[in-house]
Amino acid sequence: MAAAAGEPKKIIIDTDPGIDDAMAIFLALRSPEVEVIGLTTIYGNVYTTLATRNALHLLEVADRTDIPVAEGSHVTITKGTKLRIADFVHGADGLGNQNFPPPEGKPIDMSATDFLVEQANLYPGKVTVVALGPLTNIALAIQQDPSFVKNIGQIVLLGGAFAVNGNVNPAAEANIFGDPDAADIVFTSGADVLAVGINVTHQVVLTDSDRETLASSNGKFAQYLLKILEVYFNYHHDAYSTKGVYLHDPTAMLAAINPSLITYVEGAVRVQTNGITRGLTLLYNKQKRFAEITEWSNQPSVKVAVTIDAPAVLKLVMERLME
Ligand SMILES: O=c1[nH]cnc2c1ncn2[C@@H]1O[C@H](CO)[C@@H](O)[C@H]1O
Repeated sequence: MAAAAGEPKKIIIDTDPGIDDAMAIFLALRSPEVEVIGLTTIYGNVYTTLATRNALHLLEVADRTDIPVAEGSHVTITKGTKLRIADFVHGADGLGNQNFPPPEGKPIDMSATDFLVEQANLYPGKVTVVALGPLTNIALAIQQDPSFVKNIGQIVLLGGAFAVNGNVNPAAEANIFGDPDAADIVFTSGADVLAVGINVTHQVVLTDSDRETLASSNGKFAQYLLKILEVYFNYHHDAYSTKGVYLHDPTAMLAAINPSLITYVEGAVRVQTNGITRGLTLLYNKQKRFAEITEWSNQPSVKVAVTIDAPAVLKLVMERLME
């Protein structure tokens, strides 16, 4: 059942903060269309312990310590401990090497997975998970509770590189590469999944001059983000030839907040879990009936974003973060 007009959509942000995660979290807190009912943490841009600390810190910056933080998995779904951490993108502290003081708050006494399952059961069909990191916590929730896929409203995930090169290597995008087995579980679960991949997020660039505009705002979030964005800009200047930074997480967040910003196709997505293309996401668009049974046959369809209204996304990012 659709939420009544005016009733904000409940969202849980599964996050590995992360500079663009911080932007996405602040954006959500400034968006009247959604109500953030919790943050769950995961490794990716930082290790999970630091993700939890950063999540608590960001909520303190935002004066929103009423929002619970539930700590997520420290290992992949196959219990892997060799994690790929993108500290070279976000700084050793995940937040632009600012050495912020430790948060005063603590995570709740419940795992991310238990929290996801609990909230999905509490508000069947009403909760959207916006997953901004590797998908371990979500896959664990799917495994733990068979009714999770029907009770969760939608899973909007930042992940995948659909028919474009990845950002970890030519095959794989960072969040899917972080736990390909978990990603494959999520994509084939039958849940209502919308994947926002870097084929889309690479179209949304916050330029050097946008950063100067941000600097002209006295807004609390704009001033905070300016500090942490330095490291993210430096990384992009080195790694890419774009004059600015990719707004991965904010784009996925806005796709969850306002679906009319994107268009998508539907089909079955499988994830390569080993070999040189580990982390590759491959969409079968169901246009052809193959003679043989394939690994994509009889798999449920998910939504994969294909276009984005990048100017509208940038406008919303700037307006809401400069308030
Ligand atoms: O070059 C990169 N390598 C690894 N992770 C990256 C890179 N660029 C961005 N991200 C991080 O991974 C997610 C998008 O794939 C984003 O959360 C972003 O912060």
